[in-house]
Amino acid sequence: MELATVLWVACVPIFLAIVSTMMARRRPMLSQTTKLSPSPPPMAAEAPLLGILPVLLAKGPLQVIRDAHTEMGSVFTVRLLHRKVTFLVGPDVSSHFYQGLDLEISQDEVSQFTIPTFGPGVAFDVDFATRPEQFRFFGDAMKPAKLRTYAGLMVREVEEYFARWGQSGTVDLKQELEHLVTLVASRCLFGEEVRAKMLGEVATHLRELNDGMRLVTILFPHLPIPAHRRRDRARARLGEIFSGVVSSRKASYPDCGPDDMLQCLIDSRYKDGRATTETEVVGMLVVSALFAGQHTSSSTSTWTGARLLARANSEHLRAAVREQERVVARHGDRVDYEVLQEMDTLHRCVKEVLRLHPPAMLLLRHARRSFTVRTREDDEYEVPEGRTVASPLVLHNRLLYVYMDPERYEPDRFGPGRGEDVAGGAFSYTAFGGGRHACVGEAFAYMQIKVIWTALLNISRLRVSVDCSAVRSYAACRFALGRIVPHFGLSKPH
Ligand code: HEM
Repeated sequence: MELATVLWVACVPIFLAIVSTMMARRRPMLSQTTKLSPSPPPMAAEAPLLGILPVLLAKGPLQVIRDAHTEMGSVFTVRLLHRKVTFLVGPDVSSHFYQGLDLEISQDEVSQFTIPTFGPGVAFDVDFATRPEQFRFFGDAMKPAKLRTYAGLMVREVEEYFARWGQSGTVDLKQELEHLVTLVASRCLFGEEVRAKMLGEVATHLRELNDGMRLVTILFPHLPIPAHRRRDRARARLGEIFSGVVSSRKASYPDCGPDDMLQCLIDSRYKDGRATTETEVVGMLVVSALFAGQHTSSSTSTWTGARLLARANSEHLRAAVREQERVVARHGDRVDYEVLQEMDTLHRCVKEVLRLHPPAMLLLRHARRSFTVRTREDDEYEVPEGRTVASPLVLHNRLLYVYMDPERYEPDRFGPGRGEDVAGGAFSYTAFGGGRHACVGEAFAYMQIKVIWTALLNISRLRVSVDCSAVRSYAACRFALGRIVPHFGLSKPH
């Protein structure tokens, strides 16, 4: 997902396909050229795509990718059908990927397939000059003054939701949090109009949009398959719903509307003074709803539970609960923007989840000009013009030379006196991207997840028990997000 980081979900299959090609190689075919003229990145040998699938399923994709990296080093190229993809792993070789000018290394060529999902007039359907302005509108809608308002809306939504849980029972955490994240995002983004009347329908169509991102979508975004047809119908219907909302909002509040993201987007102005059009506002609502209300925040919320409630991490759960107790002692039941900012322990617990389970597992760019990278081992490679370039976050955030015991869930690694991500230098932690296209919704996402877990940790003080075997298999099965779920059992205090 560039914005294409929506790729995240979509990129799972493409990533698997790429990696399967990689793993079939035997030895890296390093170029014989001298260091004077940088050679192209080593190229993986070709292999039938399905050949590796059994190994992939047996070992798990992360291990397979890690093996490929161990074998080939931090810069390597693989072929996917007609396309060569160069992988850059680690901060040393990633600065151009994240910092380079759009004219030199761009998201456009690798993100066109998102246009049917996001719709016209937004993201990769607009030019280089317009897009950053539109992303600035998101940024403006995420400034602290706005976040203060959203915090109140989020807390209300979350409290109402958990009040419906009752005192005891078992819940499907993944399903519950998916639903809750959509409710929270909707309340902050769309306002009462959507929430009150058609939330169920909007949530269904957003899911259909998300599901319409397949491997085949990246190569053939308009192929007439059922998932694409559902996507197109969903996008058309969302367009109608949101257009209605935008026009009625404009009619009802000609001067000053409610304090939500919809109003921010309506009020936004381009540098030349032009107002946003209805089509653009609708497109931006779809983009923000997909970012804020779907996979990224809901998978992170669920992973936070899976990690914190695993027996091996009970000390971190205790630390997070103790922090809640301190916060309650200081502020009573008040949970707002300022109070949430004080929850450093919970923040680090979520940040560590994102390091280990980044929803955006792979970011892509297109090299419009060739560029050179130098590895930690002092090898230099020239990535040629025209090449697709990938930053696999799924590896990048687990490097042994940046993170101590990187496979361990260890939120304190970001704490005072350690700061491993800072010590590792720029682009050591990239769950939210970095540099020129860093995520503009990071603060919103943290707030959303912290509001949810603040409520759950406080319920948890009643007593939470978790089926750890379910959590373990969930944790082991990153790619089966849709199928394996941990279950909570909430029971009354003794
Ligand atoms: C846990 C939640 C989230 C994660 C892990 C996440 C991750 C990312 C990443 C990795 C990128 C960089 C993409 C690239 O370089 O190609 C990105 C960009 C972006 N994100 Fe997020 N994101 C999250 C939530 C949000 C939310 C809530 C919003 C807004 C409502 C948002 C809006 C954006 C936008 C507009 C960009 C594009 C920025 C640009 O290209 O200049 N994200 N996000």
